Order: sequence, then C-alpha cells, then structure tokens
Amino acid sequence: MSAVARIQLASKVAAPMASKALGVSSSRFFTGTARAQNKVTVVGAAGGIGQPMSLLLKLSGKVEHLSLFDIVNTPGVAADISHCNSKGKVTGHKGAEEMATALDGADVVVIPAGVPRKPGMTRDDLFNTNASIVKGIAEQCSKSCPKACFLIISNPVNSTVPIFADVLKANGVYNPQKLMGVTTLDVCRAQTFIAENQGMDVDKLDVTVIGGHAGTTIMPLLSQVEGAKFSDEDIKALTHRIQFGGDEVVQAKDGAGSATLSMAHAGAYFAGKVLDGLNGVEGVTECAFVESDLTEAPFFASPCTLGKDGVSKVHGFGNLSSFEQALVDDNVPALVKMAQKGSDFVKNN
Ligand SMILES: NC(=O)c1ccc[n+]([C@@H]2O[C@H](COP(=O)([O-])OP(=O)(O)OC[C@H]3O[C@@H](n4cnc5c(N)ncnc54)[C@H](O)[C@@H]3O)[C@@H](O)[C@H]2O)c1
Ligand SMILES: O=C(O)C[C@H](O)C(=O)O
Repeated sequence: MSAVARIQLASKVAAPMASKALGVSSSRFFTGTARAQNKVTVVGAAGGIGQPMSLLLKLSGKVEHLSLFDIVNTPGVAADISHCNSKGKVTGHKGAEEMATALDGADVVVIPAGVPRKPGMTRDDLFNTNASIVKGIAEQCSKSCPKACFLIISNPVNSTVPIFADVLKANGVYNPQKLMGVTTLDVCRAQTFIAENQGMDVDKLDVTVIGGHAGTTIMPLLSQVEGAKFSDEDIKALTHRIQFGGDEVVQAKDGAGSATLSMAHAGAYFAGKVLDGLNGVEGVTECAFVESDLTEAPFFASPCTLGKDGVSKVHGFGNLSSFEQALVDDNVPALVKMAQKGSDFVKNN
C-alpha cells in the first residue's frame, strides 16, 4: 500500500480522541497524580536537561525511587535534589561500573544522554556521537531492566529510537509498547505559539503534532485545533515556527547548547503521564514517536494511549488538510531514511 493510501486509511480509522492528545501546561503538570510506586532512572541526569528534569520529577511526587545516572557529577546532583521536601528517595550513580545498579528494577528510564547542537548543526549532525552513546545505554538496559518503559530524548530522535529498538531486539527483549521517543516539546511549542497567535488560553489548547522530531518531519495539525481560525499565512508561519522552534533556542544560546529547561518540563510531564498509565489511570493520551503502521515509516509520532503496559493504543491522526497531507507525503520518506540509518548503525557496530 502506498504511503498516501495508508495515511488515508489511518485517518478513517482514527479514534474519536485521536486529535486530542492532552494539553501540556504547567498548571496541568501536578494534577491527576498516580500513586508513587515506581523506580524512574534518568540517564544523563547531570546534564542541561537531566538536572532540571530530575528536579521536576522529584517535585511531582509521582516517583518512589528516583535514580540518577551519568558518567559525571551525579552524586552531587542527587544529594542536592534529595533535600527537596517532596515524596520519594533519590540515589546518584556515576560511571559505567554503577550503571547496572542505577537501572536495576527501573519501571521507567528517561534518557537525555548525549551531546546537544550548536548553531549551524542539524540534529542529524549529532548522529556520529550520540548513536554509540544510545546504543551502549540500550545494551545495559537490555540486561538490567528489560521490562522498563524507555523514553528517548537524545537526538536525533528519528534515528536513536530505531537504534534503541534494534539493540533490544538483538537481545530478545524488545516490546514496542515500551519504547517511546519524546516529542512532547513539539506539543508544548505548538500550544504556546498557537495560544499567542490566536489569543487563546494556553491551558485549554489541545494540539496534535505527528511525524518525527527534526525540522519538517515535525508536523503540527493546525486544522484540528478547536476554536482557532488561521489565515493561510498564519498556517505557514506557525507550522514553520513549531518545526524550527529548536533552532530558535540553539541560536539564542549561541553555542551554549539547545533547549534544556523547556525540555526538562516536557520530559518530566511526559514521564509523569507514562507513570499515570502504568499505575492504572485511564484515558491518558499523549503524542509520542513509537513503532507505527500508520505510514511507511517504521516509527512515527501520533497520539498514543498510555496504559498499564506502556502504549496500549497507537491512534490515527484524523482528517488532514491538503497542506498537512502534503507535509506527510513529503516527510515520510525522510523518516524511513533516518530509521534505516539507525538500523544500519546497529548492524555495523
Ligand atoms: N527530544 C527532544 O525534544 C530534545 C530536546 C532538547 C534536547 N534534546 C537532546 O537531548 C540530549 C541532551 O541534551 P543536553 O542539553 O541535556 O546535553 P548536555 O550535554 O547538557 O547533557 C548531556 C549529559 O549526558 C551525559 N552523558 C553522555 N554520555 C553518557 C552516557 N553514556 N551515559 C550517561 N550519561 C551520558 C553527559 O555527561 C551530560 O551530563 C541532546 O542529544 C539533545 O539534542 C532532545
Ligand atoms: O533543537 C535541538 O537540537 C534540541 C531539541 O531537539 C529541540 O527541539 O529543542
């Protein structure tokens, strides 16, 4: 079946709530809390994302044991965060020899390990460094916590998620329900920029963002935003800004890295929703980059229901405008290529 035919079919079978991934806003972050009965390991916990995301996870009260792993500095980060007067214990683990302990028994592993972009770089330019980092982490996870949910933040997500999948597969422990590329920051940006443009309440906005996490593979579905009225110019400008929001931050930081604070918020929010699902909260739906048969791309972001075993349903994405359909048609081949690049890396290394 052609990519277009598969997409049309997916649109027809889209679940009623498929275009309604829950909104992401700070005021919603601490609501709907599930019981704190989990171990969450952050890999890359001493980094620009890792530190504030770990802090937010600690403050959420959703984590019983927050295990912080990095190749540097985690004892200090863990000691610092552990003094926050919220539920849950914090442990710090540093270096390869402590990685197994950090991961042992984890229910959720959140991974912001790897190098960030500098101005002028694409996310794919990070591949050479981050592919081996992610592959190594996946190898250890296969041994220490094969049943955990794995939430991949490290770029390029369009390739690192397939890398993680192939390592788990090679070790006989791959469960597609439990591997998710984190695309929540794209949803955060879409909600923020659309609220500004439309003068709408950001807390009430639901925006679905499908595809991948790099440039034009990020595809916000503006035609499905309830109550919004966009001109054709608005649609083009907003879509472009959401797709290249990461570049906006990279340029503003001027060589000091990429988005860390907004990503910490997005990562902690998404991990909290995964925990809610694991703990039996019903109706949790968020966009994520997961194994998918909606298009020819083996991994594709769309709204997913998060349940007791991770992703319980990958939803279609509803009816698309001709502008959005053209975006999908143009970008699915790129997603196929980036996934293949990840798979080839695992095959050859
Ligand atoms: N998915 C997204 O939306 C999104 C958003 C922002 C950034 N990112 C990506 O997240 C990654 C991290 O960004 P950052 O700004 O936090 O970078 P950073 O350099 O500040 O932090 C990365 C951390 O990873 C650690 N690390 C490196 N190799 C490791 C290993 N093998 N095991 C454990 N830890 C290891 C480093 O020591 C460092 O502390 C980058 O690849 C960046 O492109 C993704
Ligand atoms: O832009 C980057 O390189 C980091 C991240 O993917 C983002 O979207 O902010």
